[in-house]
Amino acid sequence: MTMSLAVTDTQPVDRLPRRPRWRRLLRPGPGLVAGVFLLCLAVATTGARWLAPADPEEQDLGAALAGPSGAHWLGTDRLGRDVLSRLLHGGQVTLVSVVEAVAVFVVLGVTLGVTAGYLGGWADRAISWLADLLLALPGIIMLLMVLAVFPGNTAATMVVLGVISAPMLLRVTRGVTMSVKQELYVRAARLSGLGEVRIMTRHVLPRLTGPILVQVSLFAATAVLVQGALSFLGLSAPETEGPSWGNMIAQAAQVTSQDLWLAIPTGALLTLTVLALGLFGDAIRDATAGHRAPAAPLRPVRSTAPAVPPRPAEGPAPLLSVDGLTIGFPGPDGPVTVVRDVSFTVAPGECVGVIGESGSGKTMIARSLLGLLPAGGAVTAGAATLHADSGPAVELTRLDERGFGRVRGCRIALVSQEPSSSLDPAFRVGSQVAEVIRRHTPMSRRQAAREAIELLRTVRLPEPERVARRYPHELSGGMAQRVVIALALAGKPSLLVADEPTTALDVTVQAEILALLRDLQRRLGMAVILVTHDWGVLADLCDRAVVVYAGEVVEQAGVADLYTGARHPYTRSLLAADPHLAEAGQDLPTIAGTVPSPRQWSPGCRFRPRCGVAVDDCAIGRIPLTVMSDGRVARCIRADEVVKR
Ligand SMILES: Nc1ncnc2c1ncn2[C@@H]1O[C@H](COP(=O)(O)OP(=O)(O)OP(=O)(O)O)[C@@H](O)[C@H]1O
Repeated sequence: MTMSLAVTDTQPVDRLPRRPRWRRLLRPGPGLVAGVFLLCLAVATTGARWLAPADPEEQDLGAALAGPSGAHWLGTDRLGRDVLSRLLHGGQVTLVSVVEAVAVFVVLGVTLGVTAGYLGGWADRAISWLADLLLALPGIIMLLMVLAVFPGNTAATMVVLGVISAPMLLRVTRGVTMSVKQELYVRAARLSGLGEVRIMTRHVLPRLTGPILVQVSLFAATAVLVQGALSFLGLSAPETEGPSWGNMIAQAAQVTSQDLWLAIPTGALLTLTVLALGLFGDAIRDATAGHRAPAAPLRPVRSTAPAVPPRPAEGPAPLLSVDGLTIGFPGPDGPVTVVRDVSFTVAPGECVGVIGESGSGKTMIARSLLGLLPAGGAVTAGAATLHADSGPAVELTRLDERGFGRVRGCRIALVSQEPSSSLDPAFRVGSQVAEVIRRHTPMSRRQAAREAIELLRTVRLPEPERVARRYPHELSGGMAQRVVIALALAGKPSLLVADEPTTALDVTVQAEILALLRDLQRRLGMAVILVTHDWGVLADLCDRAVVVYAGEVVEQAGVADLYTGARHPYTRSLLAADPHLAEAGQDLPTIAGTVPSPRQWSPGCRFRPRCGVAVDDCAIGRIPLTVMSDGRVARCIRADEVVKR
């Protein structure tokens, strides 16, 4: 059993390639052949001056239209010029044209696509409108108009070709940027405090390399054909300016009745070049395939909360005080409140668990503290104040994105339940940790790399030097979660929000991660808010628990007190359904029914439809959170009776 679990943990957390696997291009196959062909072609045409066996303009009328021979490997044209030499020199025209067109295509397509995808809003709308406009222009007519203004000017036609084709690349880069922007690791980078420019250059642009290269190779094939066609028609690169593949085909077409061979070398080379570009594009696409669907969008929102002064807390001065926190989402029939009037405190170094069934509002409470509510979600009332510890008191629900940038990572950090998605697949672990360390503490790269290894050692990763050199897909789930914890610790936060940090891990690894969190919390004196639905995890780590049901706090107490005498029927039912406490051989008790969705919340006690001790009075009015004689807090009118049952 132990062995099989251990094996599970050594499996890569992310089997899907998330960045181009360039080594795949070296695998024997059409892609490799095409790549080698294109490379040879580029070298041969660039070095035509030295490689061509003869002067491309040297005429030998006595040997006109001669077929292949030892002296002329590919024969001669109607003026007795060496076809191979003309092909090599003519290739330069094609190469330069393709480079010009591709340069314009890439500069416009990438700049505008990334800007539109990353900034969104009006920038996206304006750029998309421009792209639609360019796509609506008839390409061939545009090129003919340019040639009418600049007769025979190949460079001008290639620039215009790049401009009118750029929307294709623009749309691809925009789409990929939008997806990458929503990836958890980009949000995690933002949480670690990295700036937008850094996130763009470090995390977004590398992911675009593959899609850009695919588009470039396909567009280059188009540019080869367009340049050849215009030259064939005599509209650009005329024969008087020297050989080009297009004008060579045109000459061959004039003598097909006398010599069919002349069209074959140039035609074949053009065809092979276009084919090779297509195959190479396919190979790059295969090497970059396997990107996962983007995660659901989570956009930080600006709080609309009024500045409600936090209630004075008992005991030591709190590090965090949440007071009357209310969270809502827009709905078709008006705003929907999903969390209502939640209040609790967290003392420095304390671990507070937030527990409840799925859908009770735990994640919304936790994420609102970091400004990470899903799109549309907003704190509609209440406050969450992070008190002076390593900085001035901050009202979290009133911060904008810039304000959160100053708090996230260094004062409050997040460990989420999906470790693999929180790491950028394109960079080695050590470099990701070092980057976040440098963001919070200015130091040299070398020193940050050393600190990163120390941090990896702190989270008990074996052989941290080797782990630092690995990519995220080479890590097991447990190792990835340790790296994510190291990232969260890099800014030395005083409060760590851990949202179901062990849910995605198997049982043995869960225990190790919990032990690590417990150890770090005690050693570093860090406060922790642990979101969980597992009593075992809660008991393992937390001092106190906040029990949440249908968006409301129903009970708050020390963990031991809850185990020995929970006051709210929901807490008791939840404890009774805990598999850790079940007797062997007995059926596990369950709580009948499900957590009602916010639209189904009934007046009075929200747990009433599922409660075994509910009375008529439970349906009347809102049930207040009452402080009982022993100081315990519960939202139940029968709390004192419940505990005696
Ligand atoms: N994007 C959203 N738009 C509208 N309502 C949402 C959105 N996300 C969550 N909710 C609602 O907020 C409520 C609380 O959800 P939340 O995810 O906080 O629950 P949870 O207790 O953390 O559950 P889980 O353990 O499954 O994560 C639920 O009723 C849910 O339907």
